[in-house]
Amino acid sequence: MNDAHARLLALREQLNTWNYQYYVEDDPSVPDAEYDRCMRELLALEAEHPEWRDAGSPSQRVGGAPVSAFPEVQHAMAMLSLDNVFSEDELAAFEKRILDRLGRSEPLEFCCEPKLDGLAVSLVYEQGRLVQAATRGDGTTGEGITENVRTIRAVPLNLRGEGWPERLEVRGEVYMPRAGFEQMNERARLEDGKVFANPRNAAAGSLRQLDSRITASRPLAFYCYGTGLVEGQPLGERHFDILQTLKGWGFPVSPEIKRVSGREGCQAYHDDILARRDQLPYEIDGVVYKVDELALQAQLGFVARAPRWATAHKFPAQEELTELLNVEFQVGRTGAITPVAKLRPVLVAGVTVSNATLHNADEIARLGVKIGDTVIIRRAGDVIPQVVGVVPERRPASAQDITFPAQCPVCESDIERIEGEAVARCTGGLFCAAQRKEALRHFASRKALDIEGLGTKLVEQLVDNELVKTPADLFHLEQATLMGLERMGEKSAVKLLAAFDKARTTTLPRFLYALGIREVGEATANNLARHFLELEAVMNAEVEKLIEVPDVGEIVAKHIYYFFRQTHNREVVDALVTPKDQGGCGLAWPEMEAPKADAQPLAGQTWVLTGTLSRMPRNDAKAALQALGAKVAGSVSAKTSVLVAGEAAGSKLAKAQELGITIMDEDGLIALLEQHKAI
Ligand SMILES: NC(=O)c1ccc[n+]([C@@H]2O[C@H](COP(=O)([O-])OP(=O)(O)OC[C@H]3O[C@@H](n4cnc5c(N)ncnc54)[C@H](O)[C@@H]3O)[C@@H](O)[C@H]2O)c1
Ligand SMILES: [Zn+2]
Repeated sequence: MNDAHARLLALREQLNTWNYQYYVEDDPSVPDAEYDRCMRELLALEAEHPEWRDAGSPSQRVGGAPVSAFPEVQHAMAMLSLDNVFSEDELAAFEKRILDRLGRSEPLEFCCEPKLDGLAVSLVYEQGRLVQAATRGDGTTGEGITENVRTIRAVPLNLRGEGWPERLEVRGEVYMPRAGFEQMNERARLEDGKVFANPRNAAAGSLRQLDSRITASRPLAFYCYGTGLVEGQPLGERHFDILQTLKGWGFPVSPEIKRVSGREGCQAYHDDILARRDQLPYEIDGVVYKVDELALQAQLGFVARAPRWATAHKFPAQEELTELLNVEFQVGRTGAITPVAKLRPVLVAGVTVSNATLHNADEIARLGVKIGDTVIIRRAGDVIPQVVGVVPERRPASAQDITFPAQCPVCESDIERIEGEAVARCTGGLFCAAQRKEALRHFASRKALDIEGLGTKLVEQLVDNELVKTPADLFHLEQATLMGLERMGEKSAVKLLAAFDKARTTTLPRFLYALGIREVGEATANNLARHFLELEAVMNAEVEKLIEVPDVGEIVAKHIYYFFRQTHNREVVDALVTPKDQGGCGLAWPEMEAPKADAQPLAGQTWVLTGTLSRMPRNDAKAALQALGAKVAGSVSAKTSVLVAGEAAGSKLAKAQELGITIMDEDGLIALLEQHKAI
């Protein structure tokens, strides 16, 4: 045995393993491009050494063995695969082979079709009713998946019109449109469900479910592209015309199909579809050319695994393999930290990719990826390239874990990751250079400090020219500096300075809102101000104290707490409120008045509302209780003061009874609110 033979055997074994993962488990471990490279290498070796050919070689076989969980279906006519061409030259060779075989010289007509990336199915209709659906399987024997296919709305259960044969077999592709695929994965990520690498795996995995209710819940679609065994008269003489007939009977046929002449027509079709690839609502991995005349198809016949009269012209692969060199952490304009994979540059769908997103820490854990790994990169449509998989067999001994930083790589503030939230964030909102523009824009916005004339464009200029780093710098800008900016005359500079001056007098709620603390909107800022009365008190409050504020839950409390624990943020706040004569910005507001004691009769109490209230909306009841100083919580605990139980109150009522907590009905609540004039 020489090297070439050993290589041939290794390739066959490798391809068999990949076939099993792809066709049986719907879970490939390498991208198609890698599979195709190995297949081409095997084909080349087999062409060079006819003595090593073997009917059992993966180069001679279709698909994978059917899974026994489904009933076996014998195909009346084999379901074959397609040969491939990857270039204009190979397309020319394909045309020449056909013309030579037919002994012709003038160009032939071809039906051109998009090659949808899904799963081939055979649909059998008797008397116009769908009676059987099957996968391709190994080409001869497929899996009976009738119940699952019935759940796909695009597949007609009963044919329309008339003239269909007694028994008709139609073939086509079940696929998952891009949008449905993205949504399904997004949900799966949130709910810890199965995340699919690409729409083809998602379609295959969804169709080959033992429980057809699962299939029904998946966004599958179908396009028909041909027929299998047809009883009686042929449906037509030309493939394109037959597809039109099928369309008339209710089968969805791609609107992109086209009849063209010769390889030039094919190439033009290829170029047009490739240019529009990203705009199509589904994924395609190429186009298919089929000799249009059935009589010629019959003359050409088949080879082992594919017809001679058709070929697929493959597009550049959307998934490729490369090495993960490092991971960097980028800070977005709102502080979100995104791990970015630094890759050994690789060509994906025609573009060199050297960065790809890893989304977040959960995704890194889900992929189980390490630095040094061979990873699968996917670049499809307008979506930024992403790492969708790892090839575990190719992990080097030197592979290193990815560690999520605890400090922001831009400003070194703490990174906050709240339990239950996928995204980690930098807490240095007022100081972090990555968040600067967003922070300033928010600071100046109408509901914040309302600085007239300080719009997005001006913020960009001020930041890009490094004139302003934090909101405090705004109040030290000078007229001469402003006048040096684009489109800024003396008049507008003077006006802007006046606007800064005006903004110096504000209110505590506006000021708190302007700081841009995550999830602290206007209403929360208002509640914070009314509760704590002074800025200093908000800044120093512990999480437990913050939770006492109406509408502040644990997550928001933590956002506020972490924000004020960042030295840099505090420095900016100090600079803003330090009087002008002491070198500060001089922001100030009228003192907040403490609510009169009797206006807050429920201060310090925690109330819980449960069941249905029939006389007032629950939100109104909540607001009225808060106005009286109560905190309204969502769950009953030992700290609960009173539980208001409406109709059909359930577990919360039971728990309150168990804990011996005061229980009040709706009438009692309304009497109380009326007594305090809260409604
Ligand atoms: N990543 C892996 O591990 C792995 C393993 C096995 C196969 N694969 C991929 O699958 C390919 C081989 O699979 P295949 O045998 O299904 O061949 P194929 O996907 O290249 O072509 C045949 C299939 O194309 C589909 N098709 C879509 N539109 C069509 C149209 N208009 N007319 C006719 N057919 C149409 C049908 O499902 C048909 O069965 C490989 O080239 C490789 O890319 C990948
Ligand atoms: Zn930062």
